[in-house]
Amino acid sequence: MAETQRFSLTEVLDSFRTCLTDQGDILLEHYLNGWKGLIKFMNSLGSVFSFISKDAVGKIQIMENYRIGESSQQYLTLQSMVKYEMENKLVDLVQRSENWDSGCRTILRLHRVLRWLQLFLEKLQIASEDSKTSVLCTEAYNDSLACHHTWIVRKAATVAFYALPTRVAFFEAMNMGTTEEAVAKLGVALPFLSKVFDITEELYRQHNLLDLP
Ligand SMILES: CCCCCCCC/C=C\CCCCCCCC(=O)N[C@@H](COP(=O)(O)O)[C@H](O)/C=C/CCCCCCCCCCCCC
Repeated sequence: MAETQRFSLTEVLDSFRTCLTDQGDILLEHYLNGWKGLIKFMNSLGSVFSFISKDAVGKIQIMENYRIGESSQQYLTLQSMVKYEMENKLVDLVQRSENWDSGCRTILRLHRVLRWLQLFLEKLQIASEDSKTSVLCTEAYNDSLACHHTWIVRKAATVAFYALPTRVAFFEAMNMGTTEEAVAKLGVALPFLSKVFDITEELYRQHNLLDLP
């Protein structure tokens, strides 16, 4: 209980600011910390999100294993990871095979979710008091991630979204102060999320990695 009360999305969203270096590199440690915090927040919303959380935790674990593995130095930034995996042919480019769990592929799955998060937070920021978060979430999902998911995942995700609390309760769970304060903080955090998304998108586009199987 005390753990839940201390938890605030402010620090979580801040990870997406601190993961950016002045050179435009993305530090994987902070990037992954951001995801860990988001997963923790999602878990606090109820067990209906467990299947999403399980997939996300599995992907974070894949990345953490690289970060502590024998090539850990190559996994300091997103840029060094892409360079290393591409130069050493460690990415399955056409179909999933022995490199099915490459860092490039794993981050791509999270990167697509970041687009959903961007859209969802933008909607949450400008929505009226009585807006249904389930509707905002579903709209953001349909405009971003849905096209990358199988029919069954789409159905399960859409059903889970119905369990989301009202906008007011959602802001309370975020623990970012009053609704007005939370909206203001989202306004500060969103440009950093967008920058992380844009840098990743461009890096993946340059290497033709946006459709990894
Ligand atoms: C400040 C507001 C915060 C909002 C709350 C954010 C909550 C987000 C928290 C965690 C992120 C979830 C990450 C989910 C990773 C899903 C990656 C993925 O797309 N996986 C699919 C493809 O993987 P492969 O099979 O190719 O390896 C996989 O099929 C998916 C399975 C599970 C369903 C994924 C549904 C994703 C919905 C994302 C929206 C989360 C909604 C949470 C609502 C608060």
